[in-house]
Amino acid sequence: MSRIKSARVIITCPGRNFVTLLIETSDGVTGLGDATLNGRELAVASYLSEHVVPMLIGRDAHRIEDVWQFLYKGAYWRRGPVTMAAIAAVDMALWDIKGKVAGLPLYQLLGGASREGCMVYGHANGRDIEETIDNALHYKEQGYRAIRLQSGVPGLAATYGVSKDRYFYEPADADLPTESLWSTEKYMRSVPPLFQKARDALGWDVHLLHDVHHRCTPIEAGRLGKELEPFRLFWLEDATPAENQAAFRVIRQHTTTPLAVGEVFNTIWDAKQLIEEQLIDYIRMTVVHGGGITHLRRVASLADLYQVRTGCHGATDLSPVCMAAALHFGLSVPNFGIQEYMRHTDETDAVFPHAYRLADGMLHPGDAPGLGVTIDEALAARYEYKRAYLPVARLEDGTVFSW
Ligand SMILES: O=C(O)C(=O)C[C@H](O)[C@H](O)CO
Ligand SMILES: [Mg+2]
Repeated sequence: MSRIKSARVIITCPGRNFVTLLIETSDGVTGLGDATLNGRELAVASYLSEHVVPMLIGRDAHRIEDVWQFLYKGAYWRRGPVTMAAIAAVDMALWDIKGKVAGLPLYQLLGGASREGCMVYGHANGRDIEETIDNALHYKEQGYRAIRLQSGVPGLAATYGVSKDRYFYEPADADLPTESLWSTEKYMRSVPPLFQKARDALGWDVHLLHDVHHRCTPIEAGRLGKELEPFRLFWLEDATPAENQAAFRVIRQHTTTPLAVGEVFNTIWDAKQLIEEQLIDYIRMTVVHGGGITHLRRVASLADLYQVRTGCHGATDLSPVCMAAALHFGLSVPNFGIQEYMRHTDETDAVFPHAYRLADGMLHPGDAPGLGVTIDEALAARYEYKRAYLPVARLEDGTVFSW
């Protein structure tokens, strides 16, 4: 029997923090799991090191479901981003090990490939509409079939989701949270012109997406979705905060623009009503924050019953380990929709060499056994943890607001 001999947490910061769990079995097989939770990394690292790792030692490494149930139900305190990111990391590492022992890429263990590759969307952004569209044209020239557009809002000094860099975007920007002002009115005036000009410049053979980052009320989101209908968006993301899943009924009553939500969800319960009432079209949960491969498969299976497709989160604060796991999952799952792909920096890719490759607007996980990703521990050790927080939004009158 292949028992868990050791498990350790590796924290590295090649430009941004990543938390990785490395499990080794009695047969010397290792597996990796991403445990990164942007802005709360040490909470997950501690949850793993202090509370989970001691329980793993000696367990059968192949009993993935049993370990998952033990960690979820055995904790008593269920759900939440810290708990589920820790469980996800264990789950990813055990699936990685199982693939390596079988000599198969993970997607083969999940039922094999259901498609040739995973269509991705890139992030085009800019300080104004012209710069954003110029960036989008660049992505189209590179063969991207789908592009997310985020543009600065006239009258606002900074807009979350709009990078200062053409390619790379790092939302955690300071040792203590920066505060940025928000105006929904100014924002809503700026979005329809962005997509009008985008369609004029990019045409109709590329999918366009947009992320609201929870900054509209349901009725505002309904109006925005309706105003964007002529531009046929692939999706409007995080239109309103989703703790109240029923709020999406209001949006649905007013618009046919497809809706995506879920990157901040961590269990199926966060999405159950949204899926069962078909209040959304895409579920954004991904492997690291959604409880691992084992749990995300359950979410995808429920979603499939209601014609809801996957659209896994794939920002740069999810490590290449999570990206690899999401691609194995996405290649196999029947109701795949799209995979977000914010390219990691060369620094990060050097710490996490991986098999996944981009071609023709699609990512493929590759055919290396397991996840097909490794960690260069010596290089990782050279990048010390550096505390960094996501910003906090306030309205112009000072009220703390959603984002
Ligand atoms: O990638 C997206 O859609 C995002 O919304 C990025 C998130 O804000 C980011 O991952 C938070 O850490
Ligand atoms: Mg988002």
